[in-house]
Amino acid sequence: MQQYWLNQRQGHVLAYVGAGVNWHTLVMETAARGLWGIENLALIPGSCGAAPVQNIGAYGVELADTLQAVQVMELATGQVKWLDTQQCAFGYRESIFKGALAGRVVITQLVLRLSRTPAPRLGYGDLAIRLAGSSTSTPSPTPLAVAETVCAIRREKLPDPHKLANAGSFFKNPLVPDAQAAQLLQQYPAMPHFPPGGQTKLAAGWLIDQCGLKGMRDGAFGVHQHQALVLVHFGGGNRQGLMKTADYIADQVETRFGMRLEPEPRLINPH
Ligand SMILES: NC(=O)C1=CN([C@@H]2O[C@H](COP(=O)(O)OP(=O)(O)OC[C@H]3O[C@@H](n4cnc5c(N)ncnc54)[C@H](OP(=O)(O)O)[C@@H]3O)[C@@H](O)[C@H]2O)C=CC1
Ligand SMILES: C=C(O[C@H]1[C@H](O)[C@@H](CO)O[C@H](OP(=O)(O)OP(=O)(O)OC[C@H]2O[C@@H](n3ccc(=O)[nH]c3=O)[C@H](O)[C@@H]2O)[C@@H]1NC(C)=O)C(=O)O
Repeated sequence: MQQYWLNQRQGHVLAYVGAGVNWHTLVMETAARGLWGIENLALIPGSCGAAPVQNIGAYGVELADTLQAVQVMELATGQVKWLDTQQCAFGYRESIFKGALAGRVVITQLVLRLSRTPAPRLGYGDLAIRLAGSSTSTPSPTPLAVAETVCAIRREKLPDPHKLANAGSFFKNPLVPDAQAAQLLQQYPAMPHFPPGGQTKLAAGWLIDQCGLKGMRDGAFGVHQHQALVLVHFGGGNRQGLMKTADYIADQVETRFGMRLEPEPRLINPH
């Protein structure tokens, strides 16, 4: 399951990807072939089989945007099935694999719909700033240039899990009612927020940062010095220690901003 192959169709390319393929390798190799679709998702750790579990996302793009189907094997019966994206029930860092199918299936293959037609998605904060300068000299960057820019941004902000243990963002960005966001914006006009539509997404990293917690250390655990949404593990300690640090952060944010941050990773026996 560590292989993938490409099937050229008119106007698009289907990638059949074994679950054991490394996600970042797939991104860089397809981008290098000039294929658009997953370039914004460069440098996300883990395997392709893990990618649908939480519908990986970054820089304005989610896996669900290009995913066409997921092949699974039912653990109880050994039966192999295909699920389309609707059946996967994707949401923000959510899917059926975290819900009704958790522990019941193994993902064996993905089908991604990629394209040779330029389709850069450069609107997200950091990416827009980096690539804005190049837009006059290079009207449309290549998918490889986008992927490399994403890698550069991530390397600056996010700790390398091989050097400093972490699970990426520890909390999800909270969704709050538009009215609550509007009230907070009166008090904090510079607060990052993402389009209303009943619910407004706020930036948990900003909220934690505002509480003065960026770079804090609590024994074996801490808040990353360049990205407050990432908890880091310096070694030693235990599960209770991690949850004590996480609860302290969530308490501080709740006291100041009136909302509870929810963890993004799946927690096994958290307390
Ligand atoms: N922006 C983002 O969205 C980011 C996302 N991440 C995610 O964090 C994770 C990093 O963890 P890491 O341990 O290195 O990654 P792995 O690829 O080893 O797997 C992570 C988890 O996904 C589940 N999983 C993996 N493969 C399959 C499969 N074939 N079928 C069903 N479930 C599977 C497993 O859950 P179990 O065995 O417990 O059932 C596994 O523990 C990745 O899943 C990555 O996608 C990380 C950083 C950023
Ligand atoms: C790393 C992950 O995904 C990341 C993904 O890489 C990035 C880029 O798209 O956007 C999310 O982080 P994020 O919301 O913190 O993204 P950033 O663009 O870094 O920050 C958002 C806003 O908060 C501000 N911010 C962030 C961190 C911080 O310490 N201080 C701060 O002020 C930033 O300046 C920006 O205005 C994802 N996290 C979640 C939970 O949605 C992950 O899920 O593990």
